[in-house]
Amino acid sequence: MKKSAGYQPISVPEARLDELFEVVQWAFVGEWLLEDRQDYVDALPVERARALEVTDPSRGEVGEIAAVHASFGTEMITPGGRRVPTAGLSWLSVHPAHRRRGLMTAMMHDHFSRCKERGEAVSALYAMEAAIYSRFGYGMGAQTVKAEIPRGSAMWQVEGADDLTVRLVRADFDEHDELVSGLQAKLTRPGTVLNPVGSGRNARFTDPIGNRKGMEKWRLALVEDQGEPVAYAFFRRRADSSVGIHDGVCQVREFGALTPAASRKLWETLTDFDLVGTTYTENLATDDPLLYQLKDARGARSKVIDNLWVRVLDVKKALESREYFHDCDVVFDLHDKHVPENTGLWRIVVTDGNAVVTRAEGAKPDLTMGARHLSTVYLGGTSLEALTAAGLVQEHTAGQARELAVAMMSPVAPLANWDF
Ligand SMILES: CC(=O)SCCNC(=O)CCNC(=O)[C@H](O)C(C)(C)COP(=O)(O)OP(=O)(O)OC[C@H]1O[C@@H](n2cnc3c(N)ncnc32)[C@H](O)[C@@H]1OP(=O)(O)O
Repeated sequence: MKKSAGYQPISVPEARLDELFEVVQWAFVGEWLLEDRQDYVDALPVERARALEVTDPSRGEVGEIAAVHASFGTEMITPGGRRVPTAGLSWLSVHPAHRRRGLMTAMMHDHFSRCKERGEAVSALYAMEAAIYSRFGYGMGAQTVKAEIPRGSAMWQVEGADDLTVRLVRADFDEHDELVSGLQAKLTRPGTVLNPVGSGRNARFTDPIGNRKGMEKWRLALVEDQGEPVAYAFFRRRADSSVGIHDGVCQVREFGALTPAASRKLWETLTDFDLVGTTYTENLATDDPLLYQLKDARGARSKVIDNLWVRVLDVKKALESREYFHDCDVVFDLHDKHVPENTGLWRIVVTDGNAVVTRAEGAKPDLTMGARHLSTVYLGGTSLEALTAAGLVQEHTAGQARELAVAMMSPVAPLANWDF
């Protein structure tokens, strides 16, 4: 008998959203406030909410929802500023009474096959626990710097920054969605997961009281160049004091800047609020301009953790939807347990930045790798040669791991600036 027998996949109708929310609260260990319900509805891509329902009484009450997930239908920026149709997987929850019965595995397969039907070549997610997703072919596609920046940290001058102006406003979906989405859509950093269309679109504006922990409601810093928006950041502050010294904090969530001067102006503002001693953020790329604009980067106490987990679902479409930075001709043997149609020999020929990817049955492979390794290097933040040096990718033709590594490495570090 299949491990996950006794459950059936369903789409969750709006009338059953509270059952979905109940499972999420059980799984994520939290009790939501009643007045926050609308925020959670607004943050959910309702038409893509899926669940597993009990069908066998030995598993639980027949008809009850045991596990849920949802995904945002969107596009992700790839190296070279191109785009690939992507599903942003989220809300993945298994009720603790039903865990370790293969329900997540069943939902992953449900997610993958529906993505393929919709033409989404890549799935991406933020992991609550980093050890879970490699087994399903996800690789750590981007890393982020978490930093705590002391108030008034000195920064290098950047030409034009002093000519820019800043507006500080309360974040409001109706008023600012178009402006923020428009700015985000102009970002070219690989890994940027664009704001989705449809329900869930206002997820970045939701602000449950239960999550505030004494912080303000979300505010927006908007940097403008003669009235034209050139940078944005969601932020909120909390006043605090110890031994009579004011040491409040400022949290910066999603942000984006179109120019070096806009970045300089944005961070100068965010790190100099009265009564705020520290500004912290989790969404800095490992090469974010701020890290070079600060005169003392070490002073921004930081650590690097995983940001976006990426899963290539359609090898040809995904690989042909990005730019490359070196010509090469490489055959690789791919193993993919969870999307078996990807398994086999592939040839990638890169000319002038563009790849042509074809099946190569019968050819002699230069490299052998798993789906998670291809997914790890997809956004260009990790070198294929590093995975070869680690013994994870096997090289059969000397030098071919380097050829493909140089072609795939992105000159700009990947990052998803929006935590979905
Ligand atoms: C993208 C997002 O939404 S991130 C949020 C993910 N959700 C959470 O963290 C909420 C709390 N946790 C849960 O809801 C569940 O425990 C889940 C979703 C993590 C796992 O669900 P389950 O139905 O128990 O997983 P399932 O039985 O399919 O296990 C699949 C495999 O993953 C492993 N696994 C499951 N959970 C974990 C974990 N927390 N850490 C490491 N391995 C894990 C299992 O051991 C199993 O391994 P195997 O294939 O080698 O046998």
